[in-house]
Amino acid sequence: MNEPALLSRIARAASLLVATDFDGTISDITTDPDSAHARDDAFAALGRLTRAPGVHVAVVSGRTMESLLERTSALAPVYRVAEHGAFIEGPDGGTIGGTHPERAAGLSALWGFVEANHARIPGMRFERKSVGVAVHVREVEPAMREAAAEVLDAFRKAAVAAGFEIMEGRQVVEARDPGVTKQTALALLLARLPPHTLVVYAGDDTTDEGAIALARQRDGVGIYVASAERPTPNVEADLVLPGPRAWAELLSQIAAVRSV
Ligand SMILES: O=P(O)(O)OC[C@H]1O[C@H](O[C@H]2O[C@H](CO)[C@@H](O)[C@H](O)[C@H]2O)[C@H](O)[C@@H](O)[C@@H]1O
Repeated sequence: MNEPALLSRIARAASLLVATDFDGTISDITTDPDSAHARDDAFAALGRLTRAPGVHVAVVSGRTMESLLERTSALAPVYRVAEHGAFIEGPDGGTIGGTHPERAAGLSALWGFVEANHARIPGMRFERKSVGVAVHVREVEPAMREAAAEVLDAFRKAAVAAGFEIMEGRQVVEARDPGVTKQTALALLLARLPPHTLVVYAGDDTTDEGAIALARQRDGVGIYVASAERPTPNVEADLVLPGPRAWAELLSQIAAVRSV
C-alpha cells in the first residue's frame, strides 16, 4: 500500500485507531533508556489526533506504566499499554484490562540472579519492571560482548526456570509473562471500539510484529519502522518506513486528513 492510498482510507474511516509503539517509533533510540523521550513532531501529531472526531490513539510500549506516563502524560485522551500488554489504561486513566498473573516469587528469584551478576559486565543495565526484567546491552563495549552473551544465556535460563517467557528486543533481552503481548492488548482495545474501526499500528521491533500482523488480519494497516539494527521485519507490513522521523511525518499527514 502506498501512502496516498493509505491516507485516503484513513480519511474515510468512520472510526480510526492509531496505535504506536514508543521507543524507536515515536522516540529516537538513545543509549540510556531513561533519557529517551518522544519526538516533538510525533507528539504534536498524536496530540492533534486525540482531538480529531472518530479517532482513538494508543501508545503501546514495553516500558512500565510509570515510565510511559512520565513520557506521555501531556497526551490525552489516549490508551496506554505498558510492559508489552500486561497493563492497559483507558482514555480516562482507569485500568481496562491486561493480564498479569501474580509472579512475585518468580520476579524475586530472577532479581536475585540480577543482583548476583549486575557488576560482572560494565555497561550492562538491568531494569526491573512490575512483571518482568529487562537486560540492556547497548552500552557494553565490543571487548565485553562475549562475556555479556554468557550472562544473557544464564539470564534466559533463570527466567524460563522462574516461569517467564523471553523476548529479544533491540539490544535488550526481556523476561515477561508468557501469553502477554502487544498483540493481545491491541485485540482487547479493538474489542472495546466500534465495529469496523480501522486500526493503524506502527512499531520498530520484534515485540511489535504480532501487533503489526494483527492490524493486517483485522483489515487494518501494519507499519514497520526500520532501523540499521532491524532493517526488515519478520512479518509482512503494509509500509516499511526508514525511521521515527518518517513515522512522525506520516502521523502529521494522518492528523491533517482527520482534523476538522
Ligand atoms: O515497546 P517499546 O516502547 O519500544 O519499549 C521497548 C523497550 O524500550 C526501551 O529500550 C529500548 O529503547 C532504549 C532507549 O532508546 C534503548 O536504549 C534500548 O536499547 C532499547 O531496547 C526500554 O528501556 C525497555 O524497557 C522497553 O521494553
